[in-house]
Amino acid sequence: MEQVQVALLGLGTVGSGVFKMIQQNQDVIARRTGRFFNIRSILVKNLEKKREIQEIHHLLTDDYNQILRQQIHVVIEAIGGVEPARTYLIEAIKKGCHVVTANKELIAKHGRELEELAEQHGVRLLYEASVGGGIPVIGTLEHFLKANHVYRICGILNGTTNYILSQLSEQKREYTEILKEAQEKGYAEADPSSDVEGRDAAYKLSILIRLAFDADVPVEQIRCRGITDVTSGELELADRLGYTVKLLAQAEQFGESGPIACSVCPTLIPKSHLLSKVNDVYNAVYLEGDRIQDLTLIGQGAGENPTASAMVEDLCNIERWQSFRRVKKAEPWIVEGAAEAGTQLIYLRSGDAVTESDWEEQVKRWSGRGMEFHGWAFRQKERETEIGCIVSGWNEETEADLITKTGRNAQIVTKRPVFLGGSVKSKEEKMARLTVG
Ligand SMILES: NC(=O)C1=CN([C@@H]2O[C@H](COP(=O)(O)OP(=O)(O)OC[C@H]3O[C@@H](n4cnc5c(N)ncnc54)[C@H](OP(=O)(O)O)[C@@H]3O)[C@@H](O)[C@H]2O)C=CC1
Ligand SMILES: N[C@@H](CC=O)C(=O)O
Repeated sequence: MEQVQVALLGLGTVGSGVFKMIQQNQDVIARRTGRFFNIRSILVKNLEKKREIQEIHHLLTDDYNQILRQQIHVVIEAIGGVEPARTYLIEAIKKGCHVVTANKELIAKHGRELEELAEQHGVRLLYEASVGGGIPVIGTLEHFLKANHVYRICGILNGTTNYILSQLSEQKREYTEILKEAQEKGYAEADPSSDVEGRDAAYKLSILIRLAFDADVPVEQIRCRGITDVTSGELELADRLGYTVKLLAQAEQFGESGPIACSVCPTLIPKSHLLSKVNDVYNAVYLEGDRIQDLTLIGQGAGENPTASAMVEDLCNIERWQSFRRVKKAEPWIVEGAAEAGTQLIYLRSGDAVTESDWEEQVKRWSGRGMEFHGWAFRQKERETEIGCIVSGWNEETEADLITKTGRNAQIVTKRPVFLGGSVKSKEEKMARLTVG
């Protein structure tokens, strides 16, 4: 049996999961790959930290040079962040090691550089765990959609925020308490602002854009909004209107090498759509391609086991055939809610007790100005009124009028795009949708 020497960088949620899976699933791995993966060393930051896994202290080190002096075939990186992870992986590649990583920030920002270096040194760089936790979406794009023109990606790409939004709407609990729970379950990033402010999902979207469209959209150019301003009041109104709010990452390319509309933002999804039923730590990726038509992958998007599963599967698949892509730099087309920006939820609050009949009168007048109202719902608290309405063709003139006519201290709290789902068939129709609103 071939012995493969492995170094593991990081022994947190993901690193521990990888260590346990390699130990506990050794039989099935050996039977199916003909290889025995031997973890020679584990890099950690704090050697004094109490570890959940027993009897590994002889493997731990806080000195990366010590690892580089060993005969290592594969480096598995589960540290996170750009530095020192980037430097460590560059050194490993230059030494001729294959690399497996879960680090989306690193791959989103430096994936091209690392991939080119790996190619020069004849080694593989694999990063299945960087998007969608246990969902094999990178493998699917790399190996099973090579001959398709994939032109649309929609996804729930962050487990922490999906957990928070699901719990907020179902359990009516406090945001901070739910976030703490997500951290305890090992879903959140070391800095959870990356999850709740949408950056983590933007890193993942930029990785998928590169694989699906052969285009490099700098992650800082992806329009990105998080969930920090989503309230249970808004979720309740959306629910009454027949929608669920999800942090949705969307990208759509208009023609080969054409412009790419992309964004990450809280989005209303009709309750009848499959994506609205993806709850808690589950993630989903919906892809549209010219031949596959549409494909949805669903699975656990964060946590020890699903993430470790993706990394160990990469480890077992290092020899698998490679894809070649010529990635072109691309300027994103900045659109909130990507191609669906035309229909929105307008969530507003008034200091007065607004009646539904007053509101209906106003709606009749506003409807004559090129806007279409698809529905509205009210929440009344003493003299305060919260209104959620679904509108197409929203314009600034109406916005000013709406604020003055909706009572004392009326203000628009948020505007959210509505996901219409399904494929838009003609390019003209797509363009029209993009320019609305
Ligand atoms: N958690 C999840 O569900 C998922 C995470 N990921 C990604 O996996 C990676 C790891 O995440 P996770 O396991 O949750 O993170 P943790 O914070 O739980 O673990 C990080 C580990 O890296 C070690 N570490 C941190 N900095 C250094 C350093 N400078 N030198 C050496 N070791 C260091 C820490 O050491 P020590 O133990 O001594 O503190 C710890 O063992 C990240 O890139 C994350 O984005 C990807 C998919 C899912
Ligand atoms: N923090 C991330 C972990 C997986 O990528 C998430 O919540 O999705």
